[in-house]
Amino acid sequence: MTSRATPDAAAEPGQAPLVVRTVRLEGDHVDSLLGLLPTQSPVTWLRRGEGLVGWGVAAEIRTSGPTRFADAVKWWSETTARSVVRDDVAEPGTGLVSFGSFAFADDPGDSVLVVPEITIGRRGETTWLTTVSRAGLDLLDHHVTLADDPPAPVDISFADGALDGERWMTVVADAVARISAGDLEKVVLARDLIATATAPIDVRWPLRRLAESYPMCWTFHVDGLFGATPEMLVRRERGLVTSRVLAGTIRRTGDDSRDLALAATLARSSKDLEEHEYAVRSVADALDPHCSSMNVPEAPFVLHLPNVMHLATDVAGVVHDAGTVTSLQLAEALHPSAAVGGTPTPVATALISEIEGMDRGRYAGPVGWMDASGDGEWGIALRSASIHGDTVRLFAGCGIVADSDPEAELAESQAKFVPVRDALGPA
Ligand SMILES: C=C(O[C@H]1C=CC=C(C(=O)O)[C@@H]1O)C(=O)O
Repeated sequence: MTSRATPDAAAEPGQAPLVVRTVRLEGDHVDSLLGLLPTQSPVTWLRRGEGLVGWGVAAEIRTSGPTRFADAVKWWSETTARSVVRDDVAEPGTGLVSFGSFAFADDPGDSVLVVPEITIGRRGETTWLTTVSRAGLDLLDHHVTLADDPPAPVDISFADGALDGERWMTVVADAVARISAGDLEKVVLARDLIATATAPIDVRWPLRRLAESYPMCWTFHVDGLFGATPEMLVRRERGLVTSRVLAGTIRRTGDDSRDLALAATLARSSKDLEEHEYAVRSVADALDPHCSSMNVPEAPFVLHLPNVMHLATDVAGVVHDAGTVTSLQLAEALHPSAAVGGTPTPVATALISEIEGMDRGRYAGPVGWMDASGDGEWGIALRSASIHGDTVRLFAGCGIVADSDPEAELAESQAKFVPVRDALGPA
């Protein structure tokens, strides 16, 4: 296995430093951050209209292999140390900010951290603009204008990815047999679906639809990976760390009273509670060395999404090492949680690469942003897809435990494809 880091030339010694300027924007003419996004290398991290959008590439690093996180962290520390910043807003997410998307597995592990030329953020009543250029180049008089509306994808058709449904169910049955034999407690198995259009797809179309239909999720796009994830791997802000753990799922029926009854069943289901407990334990154990105190609720709540309901737990803690450990390092420590890997983690990840039959790429890896202080938000790239020209590869996975039923897991995976699938369709 190789580990490479290929920084852009501009981050190397001797190159001009990044010149960063954050100014407050009067928010009245900025209705929707997504409406500002042009086609040129767009990045997105939004929830309920707040968050960050950006475009253009001022600097980036591509990393791979088992050191993909460490190489990106080192580059970020060097890049921030060499930058010249004037920040009139001084909130988390202002000043120099990078967006990242990291591979699920070590091999090949292709990952990216990118600093946009323009970033626009919103938090509560505050809206800001950050410009990043090399010394000598001037973006500081950038004016915010509405972008053109993206076109809808043309003639989308869907096909099986690496495995068809029947074959995937045999893989699930194999995993259940291994769990019953005592090899492991839980493994998360994923599958993919390929969508093809007759013309290149503008990612801004599905982004708008996802943000509209899944406002309770984090709608993201970094370097071709997009989606709307309900799961926050780690958020760190001014010494406080939080993580939203999801595991245990039930599909919605569209009938509200029936869904309420199903939510009650989910909250009592021993299969789902057990699966959930594994995931919460893996997050709490990974955060523990970084926290001076932690709050781990005893029982989960039910998170209602338009397509599925999940058992959810919000873990919170006070970190004691914010000066030396960034949010991206916390994300590395938490990855892969039992919600996307399994328990025990090494056995589960080995089983995934043995039987899943595909490379997950950056699906189920950390995706998000980080500022110069190391504060940031890293979600798990679920309900996501990778886009290349006219082709989109959708991903969905399911936690498998001893009494999982392959047919029910297949149906659950189909429900998890729905957000991106619908977002590619007509308005
Ligand atoms: C792996 C996925 O979901 C995880 C997150 C929440 C609930 C899950 C479950 O109940 O199986 C999965 O562990 C996915 O959506 O691709």
